[in-house]
Amino acid sequence: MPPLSMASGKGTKRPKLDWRFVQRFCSIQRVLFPSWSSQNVLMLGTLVGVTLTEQLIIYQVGVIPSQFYQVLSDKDYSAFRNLAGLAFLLILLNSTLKSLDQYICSLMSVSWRKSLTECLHKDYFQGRVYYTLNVLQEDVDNPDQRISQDTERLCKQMSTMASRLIVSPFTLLYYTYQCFYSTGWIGPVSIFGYFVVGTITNKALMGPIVSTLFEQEKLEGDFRFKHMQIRSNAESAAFYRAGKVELMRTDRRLQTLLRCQYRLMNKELWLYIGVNTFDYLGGILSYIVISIPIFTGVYDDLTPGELSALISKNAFVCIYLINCFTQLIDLSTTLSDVAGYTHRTEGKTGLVPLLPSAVLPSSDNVHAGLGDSAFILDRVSFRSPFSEQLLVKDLSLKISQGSHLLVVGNTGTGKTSLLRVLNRLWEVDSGFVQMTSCFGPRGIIFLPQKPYLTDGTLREQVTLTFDKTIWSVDDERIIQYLELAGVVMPAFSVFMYDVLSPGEMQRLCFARLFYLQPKYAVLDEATSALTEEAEGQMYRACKQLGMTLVSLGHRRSLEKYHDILLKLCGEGSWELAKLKV
Ligand SMILES: Nc1ncnc2c1ncn2[C@@H]1O[C@H](COP(=O)(O)OP(=O)(O)OP(=O)(O)O)[C@@H](O)[C@H]1O
Repeated sequence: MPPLSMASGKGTKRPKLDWRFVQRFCSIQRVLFPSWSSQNVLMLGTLVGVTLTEQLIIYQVGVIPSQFYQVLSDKDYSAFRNLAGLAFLLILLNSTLKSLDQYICSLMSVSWRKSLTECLHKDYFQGRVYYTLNVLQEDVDNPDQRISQDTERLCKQMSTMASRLIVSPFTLLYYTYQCFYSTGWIGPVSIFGYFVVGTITNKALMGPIVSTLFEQEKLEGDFRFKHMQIRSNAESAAFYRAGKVELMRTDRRLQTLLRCQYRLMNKELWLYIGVNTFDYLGGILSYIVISIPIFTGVYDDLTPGELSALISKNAFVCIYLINCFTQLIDLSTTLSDVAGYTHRTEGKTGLVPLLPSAVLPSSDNVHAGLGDSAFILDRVSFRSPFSEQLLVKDLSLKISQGSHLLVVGNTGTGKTSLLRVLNRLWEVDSGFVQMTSCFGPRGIIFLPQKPYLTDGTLREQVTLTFDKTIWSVDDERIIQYLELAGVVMPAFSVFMYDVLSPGEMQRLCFARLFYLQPKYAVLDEATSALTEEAEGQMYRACKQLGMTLVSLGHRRSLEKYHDILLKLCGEGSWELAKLKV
């Protein structure tokens, strides 16, 4: 399955119906239809069968009025009765098939969404892509919206298009032949000409819509993000009585979004005028077309009844042929939406550069087993991604088992950034970083500055696993370490983690650390919300469990738990010193 990527906003400022769209659309199709025997292909096959049968019935239903003209003008009562019965049956069959067609389209849309979203999830959660996209890569806006909403809309629109696209070639050929049969070449030629003019006009009107739709989706995401930000910072905002200022900011985003929507509607107005004019003109075109052979005397030998039947049948054939073209033109509106969403959700192996480098296979496990050290840094220099100034220059260091390291330094000197470099979240400018132990239990575990709590039960928080067999075996251990970390919480239920105090969150993270028992624990101000006494308990417990500590912090009280002090002095300089025990 080819990996999907989310198109960069920078690279596609003005998404268009161009070659790139075709490439991206094809990549998506490869994800939706990975093999001939896949479920999606089978569904599409069923849809083809149903829609083609439906077309056969539609033709039968369509010519019934002309047969009514015939039997009524002949005043043939028994033929009329039979015809009425047949019409009823055909209509019933037709509506059943039409509903089945819609039903399969909806099923397909959900199944496509499943395939696409799962594929995007696979890429998004691979390595540290979610970090790179959300934190480092500014040009891919709102990845959450692209995965959750745009993908859903794309699948819905594509499934709407699918059945129309499938039947179009067949119906076009068949009704062109029928039209030619009753009107000669003039019928199909004028209808084709009509279609060509319609297509050119619509393409011209549609171009600007795609880019505006893309922009509107981005602004929708920005607007929703603002509300999400308020939701997650509601308490801090309330402490500042920030309602007024947030109102202005949120309203400003709303106004930008609405302005874009108005612009989109203005552009769409012209497209709708084009589409509707095309629809209604088509209605009378059939009579103009049949009028030519009638006035030139081709059908002079027909009785009035036969002529009415012929006009009625021809009207149906021409109107249906026009309808096929009209549907193709209507598809243009859907296609412009699909193009907008495709550019936001596109997939192609060749576009991997749009993905951050973290997509590449993770090298977390390299050198696992060297055992007595966690990291080796050799003349490492790094800076923050959006700055030219080096945070640390030529740092050489080995973090070995049993030798506890404390990293200190002023605000913004790059302490956390050093951990980002160790964790491979950031690339180094020069030098080498080797992670010589594996990641996870029995290896290295990081406790970030902002406690990481996910959704799920307390058991899941501590074990960080979905493996139920571990839980039943380990409940006692979990409780033991929760107690050791001083966590007082209700039993293993789903819990509202965002109502925990910062100190409680930090304790919970320590309980997790005790449970996982890595050889190395990297703690980024992990006790900042605890008292010095509680801090002491945590550090002593870590050491009793055999962990080697790498800590970041401002408190002097931390020094007594460490052997080496690394001080970051700013502007790239650093000092390394031994701490007295
Ligand atoms: N995701 C990011 N993108 C760009 N710059 C960043 C990012 N994260 C941090 N920085 C910048 O890198 C510099 C170092 O940040 P860092 O978080 O390492 O500081 P710190 O020494 O840990 O500070 P503190 O003591 O406040 O935790 C800061 O100037 C910060 O603005």
